Amino acid sequence: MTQTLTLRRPDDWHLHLRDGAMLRAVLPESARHFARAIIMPNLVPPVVTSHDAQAYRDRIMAARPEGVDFTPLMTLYLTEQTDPDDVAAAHASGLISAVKLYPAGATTNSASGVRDFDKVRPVLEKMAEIGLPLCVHGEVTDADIDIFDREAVFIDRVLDPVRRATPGLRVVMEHITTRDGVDYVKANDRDLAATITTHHLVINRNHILVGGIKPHYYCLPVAKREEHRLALRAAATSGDARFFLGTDSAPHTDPLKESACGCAGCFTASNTMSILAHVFEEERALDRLESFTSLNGPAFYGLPANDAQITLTKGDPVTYPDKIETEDGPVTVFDPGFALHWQVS
Ligand SMILES: NC(=O)N[C@@H](CC(=O)O)C(=O)O
Ligand SMILES: [Zn+2]
Ligand SMILES: [Zn+2]
Repeated sequence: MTQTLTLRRPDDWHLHLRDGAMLRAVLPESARHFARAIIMPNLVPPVVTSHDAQAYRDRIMAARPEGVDFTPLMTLYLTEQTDPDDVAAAHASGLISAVKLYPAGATTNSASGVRDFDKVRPVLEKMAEIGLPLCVHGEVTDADIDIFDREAVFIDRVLDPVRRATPGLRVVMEHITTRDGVDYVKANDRDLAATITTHHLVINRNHILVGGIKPHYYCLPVAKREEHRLALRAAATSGDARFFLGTDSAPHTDPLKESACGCAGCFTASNTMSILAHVFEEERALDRLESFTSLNGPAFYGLPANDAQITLTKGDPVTYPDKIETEDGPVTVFDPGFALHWQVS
């Protein structure tokens, strides 16, 4: 008997769609399965003002293939110059769903991010007042902090002090990669949640480095030790409403990845649902996949879950392209390293 699994249509609470030719190429990969996505604002130049967000939203809508039902949920890139009133107006009009905090220098296109947290205090206070979530790339950038410790140190030195200083601020810790991140979320019962990526449920740091360097497994925050991957799997499959899917699908062309100084990011939009079904089945948690992909995220963001459904069917190995072609060059699809048997029908 074929095994099937029907879920409410999933959403992606952390997605990079980029712009131009790349946007046109990758958007269909997400829209095929996902109804909505929180769109990251780290373009060059970044999406800083409500005016920028409106224009970017228009470009995304124009890039949607005919007949595709996909809603981009826009974000603003927090800078030390961000105007609290512009943020409040963008929220009030329904244009934005969150503001994104990049510590300056932490990741791809984060140079305009925050260095001095005192400078963004008025924006954060306004956001707490109006209930607008802050999505956080949680890594310190200090040269003396080991890259594998940067998430844990960020929680202690930045995130916890900022949250204490701004009561009521709603925070999503994006793409957590450590047990420390899981534990910090679990220790707080209000105003805090975390997204978990597909790839961090699959790879640990050995996958990047053992047997030769694998540039397509390099992303930020970098994958950690196996114990951390297991903590992420336990959190994602627990059903705990504070954890939900944010793929962080982040396309870079192959020449930019397979380079002496390769870009950070894994492109998982195409096969995420098949991989997640595999992971949840391994964890004997298929009955909790819907919470992770389709229920917990909307609940945190105060949105209804999608009415539409998708069905996954288990069968022969699923085939999917190794790469998608774009006018900018090929983009390699994340290879989980095992055969996938769950297919979205
Ligand atoms: N995750 C990544 O490795 N890269 C992201 C940026 C980010 O989400 O930090 C990108 O924009 O390429
Ligand atoms: Zn990030
Ligand atoms: Zn990202």
